[in-house]
Amino acid sequence: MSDTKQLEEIREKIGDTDMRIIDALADRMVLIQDIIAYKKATGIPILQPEQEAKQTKALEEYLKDNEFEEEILDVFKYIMKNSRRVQAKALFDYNVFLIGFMGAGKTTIASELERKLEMHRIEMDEMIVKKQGMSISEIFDEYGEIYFRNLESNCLIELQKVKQGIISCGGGVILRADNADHMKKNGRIVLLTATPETILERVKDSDERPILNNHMNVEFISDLLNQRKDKYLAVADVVVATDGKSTDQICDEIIAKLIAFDRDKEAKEK
Ligand SMILES: Nc1ncnc2c1ncn2[C@@H]1O[C@H](COP(=O)(O)OP(=O)(O)OP(=O)(O)O)[C@@H](O)[C@H]1O
Ligand SMILES: O=C(O)C1=C[C@@H](O)[C@@H](O)[C@H](O)C1
Ligand SMILES: [Mg+2]
Repeated sequence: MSDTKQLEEIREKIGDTDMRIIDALADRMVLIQDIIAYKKATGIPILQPEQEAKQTKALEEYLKDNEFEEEILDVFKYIMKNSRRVQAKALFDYNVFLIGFMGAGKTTIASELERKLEMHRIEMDEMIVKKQGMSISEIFDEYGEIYFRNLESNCLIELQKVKQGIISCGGGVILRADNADHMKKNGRIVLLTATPETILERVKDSDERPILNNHMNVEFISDLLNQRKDKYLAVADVVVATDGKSTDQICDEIIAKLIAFDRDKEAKEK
């Protein structure tokens, strides 16, 4: 057999193996959909990190004498990562907008949800900073708050194009009623709350929040929170209190509450 013919044959076999891998992966994806449906119907938590750890252990055991153990386990990391993405796709066929007062934890929780759900994260404030080439404080100082609020509204209109994103909103997005309409078009709104004391504790060492600069005290935060409270609650689909909770607990609560919200919505629409 000529050298090129032999090479062609090996390549063909690799091609066949790839097809088998694709078939196996497609089967695996279908099973994951079955699991999601089962968990949704029974209310079992959708993401179970302990189950991923158990699976990895079983794989390590199975591969322990395989000379490609490390490489194969590496491939499985991507398989599991993509399983999480499939789960998120099946669960959240929309954008998740995190709203709440400064320091409520929107950025922190968006990052954690990004990791847990493999959805992509967008920071509204960052989007504005990048577009303007100026910090939020500089925009406020140079052009004033109304100008910033216009940028914020335009940003939300632009975000309607995004699919299945975790969007960490600016703390003041609820100040304009139109903004909620933009968010609700293809999204759910999750309100994160915290007491003024918790907020002060979380933001007191930062000077990146122009509205709080020179007002770092519970009274000011409490007053502003009271002025905004009803607006936050009016637009929220789901509310999660964050005081004394870990980011993990908060994310699990958000996921469970969104699923319950969607279930109720579906039942009402029937
Ligand atoms: N559940 C939590 N427990 C303890 N600390 C937290 C929690 N959530 C957030 N933090 C801390 O509080 C601070 C503010 O959080 P973060 O920046 O996420 O708030 P934010 O809502 O995005 O604020 P902003 O509206 O100003 O962007 C950070 O230092 C963060 O580490
Ligand atoms: O609550 C607010 O009004 C703000 C919150 C931040 O996220 C920034 O969007 C800006 O500092 C204004
Ligand atoms: Mg933030």
